[in-house]
Amino acid sequence: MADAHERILLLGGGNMGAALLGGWLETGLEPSRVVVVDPKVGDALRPLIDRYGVRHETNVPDEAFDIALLAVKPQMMGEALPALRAALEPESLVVSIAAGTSVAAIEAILGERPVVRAMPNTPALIGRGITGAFANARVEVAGRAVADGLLSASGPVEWVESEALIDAVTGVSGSGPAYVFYLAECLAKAGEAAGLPADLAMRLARHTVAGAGELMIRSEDTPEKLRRNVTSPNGTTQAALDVLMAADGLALLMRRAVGAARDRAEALSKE
Ligand SMILES: NC(=O)C1=CN([C@@H]2O[C@H](COP(=O)(O)OP(=O)(O)OC[C@H]3O[C@@H](n4cnc5c(N)ncnc54)[C@H](O)[C@@H]3O)[C@@H](O)[C@H]2O)C=CC1
Ligand SMILES: O=C(O)[C@@H]1CCC=N1
Repeated sequence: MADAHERILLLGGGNMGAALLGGWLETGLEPSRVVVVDPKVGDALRPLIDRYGVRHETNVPDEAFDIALLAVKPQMMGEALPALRAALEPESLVVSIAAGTSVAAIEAILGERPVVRAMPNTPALIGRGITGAFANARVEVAGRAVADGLLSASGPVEWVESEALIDAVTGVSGSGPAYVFYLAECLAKAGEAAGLPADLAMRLARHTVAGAGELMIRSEDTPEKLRRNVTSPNGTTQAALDVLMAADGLALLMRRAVGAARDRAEALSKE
């Protein structure tokens, strides 16, 4: 990415916009290539402006950009996008990370053009995210490479060939960190109920979730194999898993949760 020259407009410097920007800057993107447009400077964006001198504007400047990365809330798209029209050439690439905002909805405002619809997640903040991405037919090989370069600053990029799959990606990895944090919350609460002091239960839960995640990434083994490694025959883990797996309880709950997130992404595209 360090050799590239395209000028980038980042629309929305909130949690995800700033997380992506942080990844670009840390991996060598020249700060003068980016302009962040956001009516305010929030806690996530401020340190990047202070550290790298990234330019911030409250309105879209009267300049041309090669790439616009859209990181505003889906509900803000209709209001925010028209201001972009004058800043984009017909061949400028638009990369949107908004949940449930379709390529068609973006093209309805910005005209038919190369559009990448992507779904990152918040571990992007520490360079440990994963992103699903879909490119419309107008995105050529070079455009896909540019988008890949920007998105992969925060972790691997998985390209899908059907736009509908981005809603499923949203249900698994876009929203997924929240499920894992909730698991840590539940584990800590259960530890308290089992007699541990609250702060100790929380430390145990955080390190367990984080350590298991790190092991899963570093190991060649599948999650199933790693689970079996913990589970001694007729031991304590088996006793717990018997509860979680009874009537496929957790598996069915997870399937419903991911389906609900996917359906919500689909519904957002119709609002
Ligand atoms: N938070 C997450 O875990 C993920 C979020 N996303 C998507 O990323 C997008 C942004 O989400 P967050 O960063 O969490 O929200 P956020 O609320 O932290 O950031 C949105 C930013 O947009 C700015 N904004 C509002 N109106 C604007 C306008 N007219 N022009 C420019 N900027 C404007 C706000 O001031 C704010 O800084 C959403 O579309 C969301 O679906 C995607 C993947 C994960
Ligand atoms: O909850 C949301 O709508 C956004 C999209 C994926 C994660 N957060």
